[in-house]
Amino acid sequence: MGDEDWEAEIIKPHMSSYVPVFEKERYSSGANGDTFNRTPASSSEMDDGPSGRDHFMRSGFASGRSLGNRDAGESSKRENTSTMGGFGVGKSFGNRGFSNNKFEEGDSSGFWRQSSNDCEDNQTRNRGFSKRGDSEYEQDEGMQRTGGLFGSRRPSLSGAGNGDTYQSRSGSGSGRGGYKGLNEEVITGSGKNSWKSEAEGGESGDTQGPKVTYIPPPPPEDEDSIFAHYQTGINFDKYDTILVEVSGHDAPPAILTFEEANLCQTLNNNIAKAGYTKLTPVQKYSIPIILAGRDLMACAQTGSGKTAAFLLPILAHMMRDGITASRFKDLQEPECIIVAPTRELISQIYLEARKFSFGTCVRAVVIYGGTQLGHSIRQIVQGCNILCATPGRLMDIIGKEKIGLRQVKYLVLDEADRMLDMGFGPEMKKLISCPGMPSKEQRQTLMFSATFPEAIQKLAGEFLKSDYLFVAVGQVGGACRDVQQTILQVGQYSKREKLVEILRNIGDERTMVFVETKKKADFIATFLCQEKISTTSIHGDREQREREQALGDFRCGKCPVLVATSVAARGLDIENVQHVINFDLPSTIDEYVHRIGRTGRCGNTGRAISFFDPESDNHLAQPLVKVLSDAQQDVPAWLEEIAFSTYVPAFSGSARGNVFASVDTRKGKNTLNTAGFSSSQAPNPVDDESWD
Ligand SMILES: Nc1ncnc2c1ncn2[C@@H]1O[C@H](COP(=O)(O)OP(=O)(O)OP(=O)(O)O)[C@@H](O)[C@H]1O
Repeated sequence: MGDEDWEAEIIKPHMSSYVPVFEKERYSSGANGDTFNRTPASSSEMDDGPSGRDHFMRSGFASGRSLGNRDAGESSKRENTSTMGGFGVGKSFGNRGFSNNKFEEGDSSGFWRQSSNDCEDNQTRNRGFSKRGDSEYEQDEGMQRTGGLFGSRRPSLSGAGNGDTYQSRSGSGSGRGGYKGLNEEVITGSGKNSWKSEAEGGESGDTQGPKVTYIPPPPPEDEDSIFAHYQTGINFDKYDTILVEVSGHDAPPAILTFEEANLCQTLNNNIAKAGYTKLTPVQKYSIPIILAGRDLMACAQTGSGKTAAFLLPILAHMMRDGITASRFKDLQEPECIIVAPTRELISQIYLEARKFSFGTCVRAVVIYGGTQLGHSIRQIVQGCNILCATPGRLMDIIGKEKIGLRQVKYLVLDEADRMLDMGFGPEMKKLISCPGMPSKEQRQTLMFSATFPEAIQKLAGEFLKSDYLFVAVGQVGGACRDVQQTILQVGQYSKREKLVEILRNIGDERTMVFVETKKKADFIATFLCQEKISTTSIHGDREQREREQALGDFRCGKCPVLVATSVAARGLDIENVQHVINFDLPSTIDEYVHRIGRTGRCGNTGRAISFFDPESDNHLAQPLVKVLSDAQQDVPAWLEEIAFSTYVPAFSGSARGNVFASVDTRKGKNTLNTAGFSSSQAPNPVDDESWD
């Protein structure tokens, strides 16, 4: 599509349904291109830092300049114009990048700042709240609710949209971005004592930023919704053939059936109602280990049932210990705390906890950022045995003395490698050193992920008893074999065209499109809507209500395409996601593995197509070749050539052929995981940050 087409499209009235909200006002003010230009004053729009591939935002959409039909990223290579383009309506629109003025101000200090691809996240973390220039936010947040996040897998129950195919404020608007905390809400304010600042800023409305008033809708209460599930796929039985290795001393034997777990009747009923008839490998090994009271680090492929692997034995213990219904109290003392890095993921875990604890006295509660703190507190004081939380909100609530840690017997870190990296690691350390938190000897600590870089495993030692067990199901960090992976060589200028071509062929099948930055997510979502492809987006600059709406619209099929940053890469379990497209490859192979794991879940098959741009992705060639070959996928000859030409000695020997790789670091081997990093090369976690 050429510039002219974009212009023609953008002035048509139907655009109003998918023009980002913040732009609507601009269009309606009827301007020439300059009217829509931004000025450097909109500090809340600051997004990406000045490095890496996100430069495209620096110079794009510069009104009066025609950069031709290029992808957003392209413009960065050309120039940094001093013109603040905005969505220059009188000029070209879609073929240019975004306004650049954000960058000039987008600096932020502290350790978040190092990434090349994560600038969006960095700055939200450093700032926590964006400053807003109007008051609409609170009305929106407080009054509009959706069923998105808790949308059942049944379309009828999920939060239908509000009629907008695509709307995003994305923080790139006129300062209306509202709450710009990350999904995880870890760092607000200065980044130090950040968990306090969220509480203060978010709740008391002091200098930190606007009040967060969004109250998520309660999840459906009827039994059918609680137990709604999708079918296991044709490859479910093939899980049995995956090699599993348990390392550590005195591991209890695996169980082969749910009956062998000897769970109580209520739990067994719930398992049956959830449609589980057979254990997955990670469940076969983890359940007896947790029942035996051992600490565990478990690594198993995406979509293979890790959530139930920890929830079921924890619930079984709670039932065995005769947990009584928790009562209304100002200070609650949960027996179990589960943390996960994103709001959507922790909500999903909560729904699983609620499902498996159905009909028991155990009460699960979920709290996460981007929602009203008072609401979180109200949920907690009604009783709380299992607390599912994102780290920032958890620390807030602890700081407010609504949660006491004395009774904690189980601490679960889902996506544990992410929870322990430089992004969340400090918060996690704070958590385990909070007053009252039982020492690692006194609690059971459980860590789960599909990827576990060696360096992170070493950090994990601080949290785990020295005799913890390590379960590796298949290739640690390996991709799910049920996902058919295709790597296409696509230069950045051709990506959009290719994307549209693929999506048109796909038709209505649910597809997640991953991009590297929040701005680009908006850009591509808007572009696809222009192309009449129903699309929504999820990223960390969208308000929580919008994120939930987007997920709801995607789940129910209203918008079969979801454009996402890596905020949606981990853990999300959405029925019928048949395709994942990496419009931009992530910066690390682990992130790739998680992203493509949104499809091909629970024995179902899926497809992942990735655009490999030799200009920017060569560093991934080697680990990609390994991941592809380990998952028995075709490896394109051109990719092998690039991998060969960018050969890194540390990677040799592991690039191919390992049927099984144990990477329990205690074994002392300096084996490589699929990420292709030796311990000395462990990924700098902030480099792969695009979570929010
Ligand atoms: N034993 C089982 N039988 C049938 N379905 C199952 C079983 N275990 C889990 N599932 C279902 O499989 C899906 C994937 O499970 P889950 O989300 O726990 O995967 P995961 O391993 O945590 O994935 P990820 O690494 O992406 O977080 C869920 O819908 C879950 O309900």
